[in-house]
Amino acid sequence: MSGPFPINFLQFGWIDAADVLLVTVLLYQLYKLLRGSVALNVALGLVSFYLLYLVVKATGMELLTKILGQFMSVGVLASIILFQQEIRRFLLSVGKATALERVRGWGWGRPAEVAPLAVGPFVEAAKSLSNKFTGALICFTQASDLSAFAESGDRIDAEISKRLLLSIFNKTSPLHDGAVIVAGGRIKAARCILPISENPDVPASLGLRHRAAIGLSEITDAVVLVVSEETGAMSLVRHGEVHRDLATAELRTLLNEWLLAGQQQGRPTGAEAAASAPVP
Ligand SMILES: Nc1ncnc2c1ncn2[C@@H]1O[C@H](COP(=O)(O)OP(=O)(O)OP(=O)(O)O)[C@@H](O)[C@H]1O
Repeated sequence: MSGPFPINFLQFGWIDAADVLLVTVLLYQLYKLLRGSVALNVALGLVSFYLLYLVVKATGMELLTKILGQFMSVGVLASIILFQQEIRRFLLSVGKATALERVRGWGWGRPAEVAPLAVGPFVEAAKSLSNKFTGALICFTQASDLSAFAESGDRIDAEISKRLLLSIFNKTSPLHDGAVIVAGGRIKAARCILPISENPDVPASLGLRHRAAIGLSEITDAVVLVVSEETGAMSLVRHGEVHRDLATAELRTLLNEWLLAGQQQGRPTGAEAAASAPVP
């Protein structure tokens, strides 16, 4: 049953089939990770070099083989340096997909006794900040664990309130720079540093605040609320996509919808789901 089966002259076993399948999945995941970033072009350049190296080696061009061979021998090290951001993201996404992370994520992000997450204070605070052209960046934890990003800022672990959000993002507040992270129905941290997106397709009109929101949403399933300091526009970011210039009602609806969708995907159990369901 599990023995090799011949394809013309090749012996192709189940292990080979699994091998090819795993490599395909791995390459596809890598492509998804690099898609839309400049790293994809660098990766294609490196692959082209490798193919050229194989060709010149096969044809016996000694000098060129030697030169390209030198290049290839440092290629692995150079790739690790060049792609350190992408490798980190890849490992993060692998970790994110494991059951262990889900358990860990729930432990940090969704404690059993969590108060209902009301989107009202966030929407009201965003509206108020928008009217005053005060920038804001708020990340909502879903299944992905954001504790590593929370650790880059100042721990708060406070009850959610519109007043607290307004105080944090007030331009004179020492906490206003960076992002607020929300998890388990609480404001966990402020002044957090998020990864900046390298996607060249991000419109030039969007500043660093939006790029940071996009960056986080590319590598986690977090939903990020952004208020632009320049235009006062309110936006929501998820899966690397920005929904710009939202009206207050749209913001409330979309935020409720996305947070609920995230919870259903995370499949929290009965009481936990009821306890953490978003409410207006
Ligand atoms: N990596 C980051 N992580 C978290 N916050 C960031 C990051 N980079 C920038 N910010 C936030 O964005 C603010 C500055 O961004 P920038 O000046 O580009 O915003 P802006 O011009 O108001 O644009 P936007 O319209 O996106 O708000 C910083 O003061 C900081 O609060």
